[in-house]
Amino acid sequence: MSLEKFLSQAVSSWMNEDGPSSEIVLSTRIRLARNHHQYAFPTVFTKEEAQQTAEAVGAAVRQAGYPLEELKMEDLQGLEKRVLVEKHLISPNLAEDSGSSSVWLSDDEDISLMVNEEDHLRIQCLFPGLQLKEALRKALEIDDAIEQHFDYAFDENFGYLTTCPTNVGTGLRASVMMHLPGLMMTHQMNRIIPAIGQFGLVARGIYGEGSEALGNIFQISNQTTLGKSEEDITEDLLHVVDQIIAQEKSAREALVKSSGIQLEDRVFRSYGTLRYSRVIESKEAAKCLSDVRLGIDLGFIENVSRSILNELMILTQPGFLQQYAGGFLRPVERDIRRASLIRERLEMDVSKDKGGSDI
Ligand SMILES: Nc1ncnc2c1ncn2[C@@H]1O[C@H](COP(=O)(O)OP(=O)(O)OP(=O)(O)O)[C@@H](O)[C@H]1O
Repeated sequence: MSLEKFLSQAVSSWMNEDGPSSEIVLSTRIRLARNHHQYAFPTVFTKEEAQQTAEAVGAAVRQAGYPLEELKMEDLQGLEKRVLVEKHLISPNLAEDSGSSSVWLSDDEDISLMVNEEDHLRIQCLFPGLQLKEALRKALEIDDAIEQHFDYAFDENFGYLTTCPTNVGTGLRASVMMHLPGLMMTHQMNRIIPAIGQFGLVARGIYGEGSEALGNIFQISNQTTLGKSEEDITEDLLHVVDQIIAQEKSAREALVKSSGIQLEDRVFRSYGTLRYSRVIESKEAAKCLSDVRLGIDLGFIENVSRSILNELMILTQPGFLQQYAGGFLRPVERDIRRASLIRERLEMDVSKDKGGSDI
């Protein structure tokens, strides 16, 4: 398969479109956790109950009238599931389940509904850039449409009931994925991460809870779901995100002022590594991609598309590399494949610009 064809199938629109504030905010995610009031919760339900729940969710989704396609976990190969995890469309937990779990996806993959994960239903909306209000509006619209046909477990005092007590109330997790190289290089994240905790927010790595902040990418999300409305939770998050954006911008300006040539050198060394290396591990690739993306934002590099970071952080994960290669790859083979995929992808931009190749 050609790289162009592979990319057109692999890259979802929320990954490569420019949204508001996209020089720092890569994407926005809203997820709502919901359960049916009659069925036992996923941690304790029987196989039969799981099956009934999946059918009830399926019927409600169809009646809600959204053009979503269902992918049942039991019908997918391990590699296909891994790719869905790498694309942030399902969780690793859902991928492990081969019972009656499934995911309903929209064509451009901005909507994904997970069935029988930790809760009966998890509604997720992904948008490019900083679009908390828009993503919340979309998720609540889907939620209302499904609720017409699926009786949610809801308590007058507590709100929506969920498997994990930390989700009770709104069942909402609002999150923005931010690229923060300036704050990392100026060692300010060590101060910011504990500070945002005071506002009931948390910073996680690129693959959510427990993952590392590879490529200077952080997900900032709410921890508290109880005692505030959905609108207030997203408003509070937005307020903190706006401040982080302002701090990242001033960190970048300060770096350019104090060590412009060193920064430019770092960016171009990383660009050289990505453009010419033959073997590259994911950590090094993430670091170099972050530098190159910063170089694009600062105007040092002009012939590479801004979405390179979002796209390649996902497409150079093990599942995608193996899908592109068409079979199992050992770690060292993946490092070789990763290097060649990055070279080819950069080459696409350069030859568009110059009409020639030098790799
Ligand atoms: N803004 C975002 N853009 C793209 N993907 C995101 C964003 N925020 C979170 N994700 C992805 O969503 C997935 C789940 O993240 P996370 O573990 O934070 O969420 P969660 O729904 O709260 O899960 P749980 O409640 O089980 O902890 C991860 O793959 C994460 O990378």
